[in-house]
Amino acid sequence: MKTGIVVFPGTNRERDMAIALHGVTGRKPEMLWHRDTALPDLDLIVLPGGFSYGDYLRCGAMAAHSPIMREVKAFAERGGHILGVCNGFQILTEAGLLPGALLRNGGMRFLSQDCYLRVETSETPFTRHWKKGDVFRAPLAHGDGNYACDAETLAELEGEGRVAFRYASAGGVVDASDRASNLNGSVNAIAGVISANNRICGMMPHPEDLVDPLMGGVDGKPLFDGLVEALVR
Ligand SMILES: NC(=O)CC[C@H](N)C(=O)O
Repeated sequence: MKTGIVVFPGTNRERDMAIALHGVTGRKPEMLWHRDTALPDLDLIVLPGGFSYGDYLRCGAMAAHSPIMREVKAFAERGGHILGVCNGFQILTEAGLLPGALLRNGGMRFLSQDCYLRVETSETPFTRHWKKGDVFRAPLAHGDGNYACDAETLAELEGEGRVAFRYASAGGVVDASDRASNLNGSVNAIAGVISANNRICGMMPHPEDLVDPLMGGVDGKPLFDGLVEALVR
């Protein structure tokens, strides 16, 4: 499986992502620079976390208009698979590749802590190694992770099973009004969503940071194992 990771000025999680992808695929990901105007042959593009362009204007707003994103959009139009984590999720919404927006966290503070996610569907290449209802731990580190969208979009996402992950308690209880579990105040406690064609996933927490016992756990590994199973040619 050939993977590529997009690096913008201010991206800071590309190495964590590269370690995770190298570990599951056995081959080094290609690092793609924001100014690149062509893509190599790839099965998966990852937009990693960080502070692209210093979060100027809005998180992800400038990155969404960088040269590489024209290629990423063309890749998406060809049916390519894309994963956006944290700033990557913000960039995907700013680029119009996923619906909704990531607003300032409900409590107005930058959050850096573990959270628990409940898997809402196993019918995607990103979640197929989990069962619906599984709960896993993931680190989270962001200032703007409060997922929001209009009522029509929300009904569509919920109705089409396109909510991938929700913030939950360690025991798996989802309560959007409970700030102890829905840390950033996201609508319906949404932590990750999937595109209509099931090939683009954006999520705020970082599964790439729990893929080896040496990291303190392997809770995030099923996401990468599922992608390998789905995408290996
Ligand atoms: N870890 C990240 O990708 C952070 C994303 C963004 N800079 C924010 O603070 O919301």
